[in-house]
Amino acid sequence: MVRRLRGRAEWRFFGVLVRADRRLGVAWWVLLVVRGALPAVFAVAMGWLVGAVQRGEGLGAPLGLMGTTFVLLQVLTPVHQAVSANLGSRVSAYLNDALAKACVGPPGIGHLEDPELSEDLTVAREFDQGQTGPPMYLNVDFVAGSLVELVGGIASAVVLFGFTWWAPLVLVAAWSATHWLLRESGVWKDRNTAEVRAAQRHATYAYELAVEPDAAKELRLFGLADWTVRRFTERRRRLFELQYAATRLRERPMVWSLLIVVVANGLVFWALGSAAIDGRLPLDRLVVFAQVAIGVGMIAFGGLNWALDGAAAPVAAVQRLEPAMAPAGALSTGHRPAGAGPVEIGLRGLRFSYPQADRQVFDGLDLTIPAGSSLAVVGQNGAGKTTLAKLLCRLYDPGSGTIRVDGNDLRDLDVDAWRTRVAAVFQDFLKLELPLRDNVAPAGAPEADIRAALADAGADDLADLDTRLATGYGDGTDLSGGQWQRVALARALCAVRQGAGLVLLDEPTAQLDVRGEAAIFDRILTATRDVTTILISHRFSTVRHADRICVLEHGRVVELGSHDELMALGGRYRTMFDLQAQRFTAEVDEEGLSYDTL
Ligand SMILES: Nc1ncnc2c1ncn2[C@@H]1O[C@H](COP(=O)(O)OP(=O)(O)OP(=O)(O)O)[C@@H](O)[C@H]1O
Repeated sequence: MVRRLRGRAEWRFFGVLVRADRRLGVAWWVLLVVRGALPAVFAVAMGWLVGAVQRGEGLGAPLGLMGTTFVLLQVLTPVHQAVSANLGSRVSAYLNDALAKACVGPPGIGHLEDPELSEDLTVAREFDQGQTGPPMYLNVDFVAGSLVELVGGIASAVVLFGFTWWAPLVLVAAWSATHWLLRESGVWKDRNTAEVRAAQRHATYAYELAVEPDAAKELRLFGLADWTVRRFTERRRRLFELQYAATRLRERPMVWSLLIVVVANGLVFWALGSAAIDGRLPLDRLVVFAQVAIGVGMIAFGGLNWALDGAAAPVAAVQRLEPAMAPAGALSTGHRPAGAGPVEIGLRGLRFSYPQADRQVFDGLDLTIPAGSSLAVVGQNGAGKTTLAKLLCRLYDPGSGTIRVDGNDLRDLDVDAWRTRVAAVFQDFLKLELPLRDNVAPAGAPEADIRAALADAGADDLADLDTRLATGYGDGTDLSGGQWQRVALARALCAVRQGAGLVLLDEPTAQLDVRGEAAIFDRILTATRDVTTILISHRFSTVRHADRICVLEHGRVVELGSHDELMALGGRYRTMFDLQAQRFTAEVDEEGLSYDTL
């Protein structure tokens, strides 16, 4: 029973309140209990005053108590609201910190792609954006307000015991039934079903398409403005329909609730009235009991369940994710040092499919990459080129087969140490809203290395090292796609200067102009001369410069050799090369200089 209670989302929510901020958490509870008790105290003070008037006693003490209670009732409400808002923000921060740690903690990335975790991940990421319910700072206030009412109702019931034992029981049962009936009707739950969440997500997505700058160009170009607005309003209408349907579920339980409440109150007030008429209940006590009998009604309806569900859902989601993400993103950890210098790579019988995917990306891949050499990997879209780079970074482990680096199984090496030996430029490289210096060397590097890496990437005149690469900061600036790519290249080249022995370049020049590409690629080759380089590219002008080229198809290497060897072979590489060659010829720029684009 206790275990079941502790497993409930509501219980977890209350546990997090004090953990998020002990002082605010304690203050929140104290204020809650005091505020809850005040209406009952006020009723007792009123009865005391009436009695004092009847008996001709001094009125100072009862009036003082009434005044104090009244003032406290007025003052404590805004104080409690302020405490709730602050505490709610701390709870948000606590959950955000926990989620951030759970996300970045595992050495792998499988936990971020696991479909079984995606629903919790969505709730945990979005709970404070106000799309699926009020943000946490408001929710904590709603919960506070509802709990104050609940405590107020219970305090009134306790006082009502002074009249007769059954009256508070009947009233508490009747008013509690309103919660039970409404909860059973599923109103709160039905407002938050997977279908409602999906409708919410679609509506939000369409809305973001309309208002975010990213999509602005193509929306206009393809004449999609009206389509987006229509889509948004349709999805939102569907969302409202679902929510309205959920609200209508309330109708019948509401009638039942009213019936129960009317009967229970009728009974208690009939008992109070007849006791007063019979002279068994003097006026001062009647005043108190009549007030508290009304006060018990504070238990009713309210938004407690709704507010609690909203506030507790992200807490429960984060607490489920914390233990689930670690194993989903886990990688067995080795303890061998990762060595130094250029890396030799040997792939033997490599098989790999993504978690929850049926398709094998690699199906017995064999490949050796000598230390200090450069290898270009080509193949059709989806052939597995980026996946190979991710496996070499050890973001996933192969299903079977081995990846050997310098003769050691990659799994036997210390993961963090290995990653310091790898530098990579991925297609979706990181753009940090930080100064250029931090974008090139996030973990820090001597200024001379940063400048040299920027020069190698053809980005030495982009901006001052301390210029923030983001707009909206006053001191910031944004870069073009190609300029950003140069920064990402500089980051990898800087890592080489810091000792990385393997460089993975996944379409590193895709966004560069032809002239820039030709010039930069020579410099990249020089800068990576002493390390092992794997270049993934569809641009054969770049690929041909590698020592060897491998063609990936159906999860295996189907051709391997130098540009000349593969051209002479007349196979896949030759076909792809010739196809591209038909579209490009040697370009001559305005200064008469010729650039070899193939
Ligand atoms: N995170 C993922 N989860 C499931 N499947 C994935 C994931 N990433 C890639 N895939 C699948 O794995 C296969 C190989 O993808 P990969 O990105 O390695 O191809 P690629 O050769 O780099 O393609 P491209 O030339 O388009 O960049 C594809 O079929 C892709 O759909």
